[in-house]
Amino acid sequence: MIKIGIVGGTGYTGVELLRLLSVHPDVEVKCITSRSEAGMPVADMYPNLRGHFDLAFSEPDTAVLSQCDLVFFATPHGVAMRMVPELMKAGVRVVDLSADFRLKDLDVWSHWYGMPHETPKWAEKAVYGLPEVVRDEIREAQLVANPGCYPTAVQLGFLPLLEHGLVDPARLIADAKSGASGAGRQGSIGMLHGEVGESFKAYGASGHRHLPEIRQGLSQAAGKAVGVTFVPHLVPMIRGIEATLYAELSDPADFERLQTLYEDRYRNEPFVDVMPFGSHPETRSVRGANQCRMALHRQEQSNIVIVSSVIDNLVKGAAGQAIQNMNIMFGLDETLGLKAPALLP
Ligand SMILES: NC(=O)C1=CN([C@@H]2O[C@H](COP(=O)(O)OP(=O)(O)OC[C@H]3O[C@@H](n4cnc5c(N)ncnc54)[C@H](OP(=O)(O)O)[C@@H]3O)[C@@H](O)[C@H]2O)C=CC1
Ligand SMILES: CC(=O)N[C@@H](CCC(=O)OP(=O)(O)O)C(=O)O
Repeated sequence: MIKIGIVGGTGYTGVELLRLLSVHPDVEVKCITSRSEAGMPVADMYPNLRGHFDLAFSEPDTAVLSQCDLVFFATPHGVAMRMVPELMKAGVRVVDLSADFRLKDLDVWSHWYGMPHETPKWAEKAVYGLPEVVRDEIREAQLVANPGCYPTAVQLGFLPLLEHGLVDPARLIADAKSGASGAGRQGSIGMLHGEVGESFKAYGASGHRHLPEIRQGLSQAAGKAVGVTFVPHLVPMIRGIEATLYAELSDPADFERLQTLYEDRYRNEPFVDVMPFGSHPETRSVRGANQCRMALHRQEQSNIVIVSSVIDNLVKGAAGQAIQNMNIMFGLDETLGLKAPALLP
């Protein structure tokens, strides 16, 4: 059994890790931290976990976490960065769901996260864990930076086009919408039901911290710097991201082979589903599932390829992908604990 620690067990991604790990056959969760709820039995706070976890939340303590084989950080930015060095020294493997180790350019990181990076050595060594791109590196990694939610939906949707050099990489557009759980469980007025319900707005249009992460991943795929316009939106739902992606095909004749190209690219990927050409994937078709579902479109008399890509921000966009990474790191079947389909209706 793999001994697991979770730092930040009371947050939305933390409790999603617990839900998914509760049916994973090869893990034993040893330690779940929360500073505000230390001492409270996990199942008292989250009754859906009654009968699954006989543990109470505890204060984060690196000495205790060092006894685990793998620690997930489901904490705000800046927390993992400070605790990881001690865990690395103890030989513990880490999957960090926050953005602490996602960006390689630490000036860019500091600009977006508003603090200096305290562990540049580990930022350099960390593997950016998008399994569909770097599976082999993840297998060997001690520290995996789990990708952000929007960046997962956007990168998976654009990758085949960029890897094959079929589109103008300077003019990519990602128009993305997220449910409110993307903002976490920390209260804020803007996230009240009365504010989010019956409304729909763009935010971060002049710049969002996921933009440099998307740029980094897509530039790697394209082999050159890409230009991407990314605008997130908040929609009145709880879970889910839909990203509508636009790119201009250099040769319109390539439309003929796009569907096959996408199907071939993701044929062996257990968690990416390319739907028939012209389909409209819905966020509810991935709700609770570790799945990215996408479809391609062409509008009449246009060279623009449109990709619609959906994920559950808390699963393929966070906890599910983190467990997928853990499975890869420990040489397990990548789909262990992650096979359940989405919840409908
Ligand atoms: N929500 C989403 O859809 C996604 C979130 N992420 C990222 O995952 C991380 C967690 O997100 P989410 O679950 O939404 O966040 P929440 O705000 O819901 O939860 C944060 C958790 O971290 C703990 N925590 C807060 N500050 C500290 C600290 N200084 N030291 C130790 N523990 C701390 C909190 O418990 P306590 O304060 O009691 O210790 C709580 O359990 C974030 O970095 C987020 O950006 C990534 C992808 C998607
Ligand atoms: C709706 C909403 O507020 N979404 C969040 C998504 C960011 C997130 O979840 O954080 P990561 O960078 O760790 O992926 C936001 O826009 O900030």
